[in-house]
Amino acid sequence: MLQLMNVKKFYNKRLVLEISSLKLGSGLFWIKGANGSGKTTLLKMIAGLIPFEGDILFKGISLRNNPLGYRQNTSWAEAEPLFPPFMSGMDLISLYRSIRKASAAEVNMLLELFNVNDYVNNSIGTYSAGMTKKLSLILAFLGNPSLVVLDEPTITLDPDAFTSMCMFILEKQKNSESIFLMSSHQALDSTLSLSCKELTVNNGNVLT
Ligand SMILES: Nc1ncnc2c1ncn2[C@@H]1O[C@H](COP(=O)(O)OP(=O)(O)OP(=O)(O)O)[C@@H](O)[C@H]1O
Repeated sequence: MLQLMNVKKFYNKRLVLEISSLKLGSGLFWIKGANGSGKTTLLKMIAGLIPFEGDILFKGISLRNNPLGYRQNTSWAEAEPLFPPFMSGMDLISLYRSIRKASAAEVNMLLELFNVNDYVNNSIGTYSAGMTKKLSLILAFLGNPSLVVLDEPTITLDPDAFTSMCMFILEKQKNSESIFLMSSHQALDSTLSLSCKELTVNNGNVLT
């Protein structure tokens, strides 16, 4: 379970989010909301990337009291990912693989699934936006993290990559205790959207 308790987020003294209590069980969550409503801010707090008041717990582990333990379960993919252009995709995958203790078989499965074998050894500076996005999703999925936070995962993906992402998420979700949080302005694949619970960020709060 993911639990937000008395969470407040200010930017330069401006209160952007105030969530007194939110509890999410395992499953897929589709976060909606108008531009500027606070979706990215919410996801970055849950991913442990930005400071805030209050606390967030995942499987009982407090982000405030045990930030390392919390982040060991958590992965994050940026809406518009930026990686060092001089590294190759495989350099980053190898780095993440060693940190997350992922197997070679899992790496190969993800490379195949997202069809990146042709360019994964090239430097990231040569990648298109969609190629970079696919790399960011592979990195987010590597090592079976149980809290996966994806900001706008669908943008710049071609239809095949979009289907691969949906297949992966649906497969992982079966018999799993994991939580996938995704923000999107776009319609999701119908199978995926049927499996998603919708959350709306509005007026600084999250409506379930
Ligand atoms: N680093 C920052 N400094 C100051 N204000 C910020 C910062 N990041 C976001 N904001 C403000 O916080 C509010 C929420 O922004 P956020 O990016 O979370 O919205 P969003 O729902 O993800 O928007 P979009 O759909 O356009 O991506 C906006 O009013 C924005 O101007």
